[in-house]
Amino acid sequence: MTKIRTTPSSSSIPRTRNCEEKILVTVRIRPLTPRELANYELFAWDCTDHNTVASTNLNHDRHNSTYTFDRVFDPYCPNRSVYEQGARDVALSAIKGINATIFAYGQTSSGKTYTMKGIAENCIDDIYAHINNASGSRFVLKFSAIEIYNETVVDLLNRDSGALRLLDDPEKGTVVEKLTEEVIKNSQHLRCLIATCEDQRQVGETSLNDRSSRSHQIIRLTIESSLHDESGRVKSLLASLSLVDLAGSERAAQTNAAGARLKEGSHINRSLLTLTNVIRKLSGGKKTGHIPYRDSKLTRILQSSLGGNARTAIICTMSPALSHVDQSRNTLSFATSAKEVTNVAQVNMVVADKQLVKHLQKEVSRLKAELMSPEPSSSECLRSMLSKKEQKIQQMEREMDELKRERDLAQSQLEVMRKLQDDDWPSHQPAKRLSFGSENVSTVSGSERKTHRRGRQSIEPRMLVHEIRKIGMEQRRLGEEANRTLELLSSHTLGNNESIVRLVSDIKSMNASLKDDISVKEEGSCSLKEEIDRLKCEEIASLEEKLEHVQKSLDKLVSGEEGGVDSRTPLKNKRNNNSGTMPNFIRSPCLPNLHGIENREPETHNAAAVDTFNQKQVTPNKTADEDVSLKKITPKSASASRQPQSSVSVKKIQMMFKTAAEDNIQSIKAYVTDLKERVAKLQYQKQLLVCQVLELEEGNDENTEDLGEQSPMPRHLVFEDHRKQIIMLWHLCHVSIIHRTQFYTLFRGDPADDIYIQVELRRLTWLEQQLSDLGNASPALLGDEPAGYVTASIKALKQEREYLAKRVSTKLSAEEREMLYRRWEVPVEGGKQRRRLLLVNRLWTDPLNLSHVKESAEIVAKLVGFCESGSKEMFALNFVNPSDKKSWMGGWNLISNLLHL
Ligand SMILES: Nc1ncnc2c1ncn2[C@@H]1O[C@H](COP(=O)(O)OP(=O)(O)OP(=O)(O)O)[C@@H](O)[C@H]1O
Repeated sequence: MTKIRTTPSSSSIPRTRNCEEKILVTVRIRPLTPRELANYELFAWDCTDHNTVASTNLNHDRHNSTYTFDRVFDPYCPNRSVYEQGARDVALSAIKGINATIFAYGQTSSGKTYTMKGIAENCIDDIYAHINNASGSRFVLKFSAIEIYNETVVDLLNRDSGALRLLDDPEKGTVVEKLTEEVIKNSQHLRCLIATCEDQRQVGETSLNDRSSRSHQIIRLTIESSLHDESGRVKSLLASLSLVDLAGSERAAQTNAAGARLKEGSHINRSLLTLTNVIRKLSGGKKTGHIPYRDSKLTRILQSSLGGNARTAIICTMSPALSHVDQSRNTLSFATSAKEVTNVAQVNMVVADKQLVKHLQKEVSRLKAELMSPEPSSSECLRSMLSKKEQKIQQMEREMDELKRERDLAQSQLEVMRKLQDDDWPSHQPAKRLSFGSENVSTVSGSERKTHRRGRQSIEPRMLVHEIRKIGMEQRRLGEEANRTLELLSSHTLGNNESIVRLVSDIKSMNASLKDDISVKEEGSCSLKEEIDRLKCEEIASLEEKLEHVQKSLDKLVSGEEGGVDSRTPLKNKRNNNSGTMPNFIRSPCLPNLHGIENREPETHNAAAVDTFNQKQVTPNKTADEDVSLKKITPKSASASRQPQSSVSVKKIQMMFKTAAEDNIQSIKAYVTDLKERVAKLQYQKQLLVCQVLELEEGNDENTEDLGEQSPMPRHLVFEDHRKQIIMLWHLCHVSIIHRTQFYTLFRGDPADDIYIQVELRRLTWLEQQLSDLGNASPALLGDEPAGYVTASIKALKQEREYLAKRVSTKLSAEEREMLYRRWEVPVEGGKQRRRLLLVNRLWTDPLNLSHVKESAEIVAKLVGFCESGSKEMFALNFVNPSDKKSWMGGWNLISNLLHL
């Protein structure tokens, strides 16, 4: 078996580009045969030159009478010349690896066999001459021969094989199955084989030819040449030379054929007709259309020679006799068509399987060797690259871990933002966390606070100056009062009830003197900045410290450490015992003083203490004068009381003294508490003022900035926006839920509410910022203050919830309670008290849920008995004209009053 690879070949005959070339077509006119001469046949054709044949026009033929071909051989041209000029070049192509086909076409008795014998003879001579001259090359010639007789393929070397089948080989094209192929030993051997085939061929006698070939004969000479190329490799070429002697077309009338001859003639004519059709189609330049190769075995076998991979030479033979002029004209017509047929001949390179396998094995071995033993430098390079890759992978893994962490963090922040957006919360930035706190998670950002300051009302600086002055006066007055109280405490020896009574009396008179008009005098024009600076200079912290000192002195006095009241007095069992504790009142929810706490439990039993000293003395059943009349139980009066009632035991008298002393001491304590509360109020109001001053200042700055902004948001949207911020800030700052409820209920978006909203938002923002700053500061610098403050605020809030829980049973009906328990999913287990506390603990815990906020406010309002008709002034300064004598202090007391319900 061989593998055939084809490459372009070269040839001496005319070629078109891409190795295409036309079929070489020559015409040979034989001489008149003796029979024709006997019949006085005339020459109908004349060779005008080497390429042209022309009709002598003896019959006044109107047809074209001149034909041009590659070569025209006259009747006197010998076979050698015909071979040399019409076949040699093509025939010898086979030695160069190019398929070659030479066949003779013409009517019966036109000289085809005569011509092909001459071609074969000359080819053998030339081929062997070439072989003999080609030293260093090795040639293998094989011979096979068939005939197609009546459309049957017959092996001329083995006629016994019978009819042979034609097979289609993908590489070789159409092949004859089981065809005998004999290796040619030498030229003589070849001649013998040709002679044998000639003997085997079907020949019959016709009226035109005594030895008429009744079949198409194809002698195939396969030439395999092996030679060494420049690189020393063996190059093998394989080609075939086909010598085809066709049967001659004939007319039955002319040949007088009958019987077998007629049948033969019919097959011959049919196959020749197919050949003619193929040539005509190919001559039209159409190779892509249907070419009827398969219409005859002749054309199937010659397919590669007709427009395929072969060089082809056709020698058309013709009789010169005038009697065959029509047949000759047909031959010329065929020849004319044939010369237009183009073949694409290629050199067939042959690589033997063994050679190919050997070559591939060698290549595989070389590659294996390279793989098994790479160069040391390459190995080191690979290891280095591998190490770098591993390091890179590790680094990328670390980066991926870091990115994952960042992604998770961003995702959590995104979730918070989404929730904010879902609830229509106006935050556009990640929430800032407080570093401490239990209920809250996030707060609003500074930019939001700035953004939503729109719509605030401008505050008249003149009003602020007035309020600052009033605060300053109040602050100074409280300071004086505290000083005088301390003086009294230090000057009196509270060892007996009389001293206490005297102290109370002195305090009363002092208080009465200070109760004079505290209206602010207009002190002429003064700038807001100067007023603020002055207010800041008057440190309220020192006033608080002073009051704390009063409180401690009084506590010591009560406890008898300074020889005061009988130490055995069981004051600690009294319900109003506040010794050692902060005053029991709800301080401002925005106290900037971080020494204090945000909320205090509004216990009912503290109500009396929360009442101011003066208020405590004023009861519905007493006049103002009676108000200040203390229980003056002196020894004298006691003795007098004993005289009419001698039966009264000493024990009872002692009890009366003790009770009077306790009451008076409680009055003093209440007074001090009142002082402290007033200081707290002062602090609150002072802070409010500072906030509003800042608001005013920033407002002036932002007015310029706002010029470039878009039109402000609708007022109601601004209100909703601010209220959401306030709700969140309440949550973050652990503001009293009672305060939240009051504020939420009172301020519903009226235009007049804007100032309250602004003030509340401002002070809460400030407070939240303080908490945040403290939370971010180093604990070493702050000590326990931040944690202590937050803890106290949370604790106070917890106490407030406990207080409200107690009111659940009294302020709500059983049905309302059950409905709320179901609504707020309070479990049945745990008892009534626990359920109440659980309910309250769930109020005001979700600042982002506005329906939750609304319902929480409704429940708390019901628990504390708050209604919407409450005064709004308690939450901020009453900005009235200085001429307006209405005191803004009244609003403050409402907070306490509400808690006294
Ligand atoms: N060029 C020639 N010179 C001299 N004699 C020739 C020439 N050509 C042919 N002949 C003679 O003409 C006769 C017929 O030739 P040939 O048998 O070769 O014709 P053919 O075409 O093969 O006929 P068929 O088709 O019937 O086999 C033969 O006797 C042959 O010797």
